[in-house]
Amino acid sequence: MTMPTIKAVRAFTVRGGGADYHDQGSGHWIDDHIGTPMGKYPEYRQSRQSFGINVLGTLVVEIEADDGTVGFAVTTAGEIGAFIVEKHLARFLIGRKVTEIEKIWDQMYFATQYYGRKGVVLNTISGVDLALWDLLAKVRKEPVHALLGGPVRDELQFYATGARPDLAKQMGFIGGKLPLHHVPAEGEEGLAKNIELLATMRERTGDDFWLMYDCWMSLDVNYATRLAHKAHEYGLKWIEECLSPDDYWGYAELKKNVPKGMLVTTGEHEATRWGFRMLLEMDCCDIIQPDVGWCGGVTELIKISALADAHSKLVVPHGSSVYSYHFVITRQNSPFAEFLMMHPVPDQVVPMFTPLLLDEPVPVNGRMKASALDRPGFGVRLNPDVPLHRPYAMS
Ligand SMILES: C[C@H](O)[C@H](O)CC(=O)C(=O)O
Ligand SMILES: [Mg+2]
Repeated sequence: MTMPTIKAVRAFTVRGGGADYHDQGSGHWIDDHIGTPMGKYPEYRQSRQSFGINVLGTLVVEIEADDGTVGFAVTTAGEIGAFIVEKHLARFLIGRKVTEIEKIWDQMYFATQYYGRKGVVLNTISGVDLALWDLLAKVRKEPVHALLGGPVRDELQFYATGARPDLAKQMGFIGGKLPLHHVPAEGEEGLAKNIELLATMRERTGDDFWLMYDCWMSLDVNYATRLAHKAHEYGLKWIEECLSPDDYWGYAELKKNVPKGMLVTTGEHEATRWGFRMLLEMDCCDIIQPDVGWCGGVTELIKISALADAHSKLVVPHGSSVYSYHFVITRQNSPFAEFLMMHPVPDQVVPMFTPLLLDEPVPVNGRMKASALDRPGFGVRLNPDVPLHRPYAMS
């Protein structure tokens, strides 16, 4: 089979939801006094948008082959990402065969290493990589999961992240991950409120439902240890992303400090095999949570996942909708998946990247059949009603 070559690369930005899922309107649970590293400043405590959690917006990368096939992907990188794609990365794609994914990744990573390595540059590389997988799979008329070795199970099982684990239980999810609301700067009163909310949810959900706390980098080792011990009484399954992603030493200490049976999870703001190597070799956690739209894309997640498997660790990717689902369904060490509840309340299931994508599958009764992922590529389309902006069109 002669493979087509890449003839065009386009990068667009989008505001309001989409891959930048923190870019929501007012009154959304995801922006309601959630603990963050900026919570030490009272003026940035009530709303994450107040310190700029949504400044980036969504980046859409489109890659067109000379046979007319178009692959695309979305991630969180906005206008900065669009600049990097059009002014820098496009040169490593134009004229290349659609199969050259590994080489293109290597060139994108090492060409940006002097200003990249993590953060928005890796988000952007991830977006390009996912668009390449979408393109290759569409050229081959197969779903991405088939290119990754095929499903290892018939369906995905999900836990839900959101403000209402009690409602998530009624919707059929296996667990509910709450955002932690109060940070160490809010003292003993804040700690008590954090425990009270967990106790309320435990009472509403009963004992056989997983409850987790997402701490979004807002704690220190001492507070996280105290929270973990108090939360143990209410059966907290795991405590997530308590510390700065750079504090590998703190995570290693925390993992030793938590009560026996409680899991420590982290990694959604970590990137590349080298970053995850630190988490794994320093025994920082029980589950790693790479975001496939941020950690380097599918090409890098394959390596991160193999490394984790060799350390007997689970990989439960952060959010990222279809980009996660196509991966998780193919890996034994990814036994379940996250579903981020993007409904503002959240009392119903809506697609995670709503309103940006069409055909985005959602869990039904907390589950998704492998057959829901059987369309070519990642199986989604851009919603033509969502306006795209192309700030750095290549001349
Ligand atoms: C709820 C968390 O603060 C964050 O918005 C999402 C996240 O970290 C997760 O889904 O995990
Ligand atoms: Mg998280």
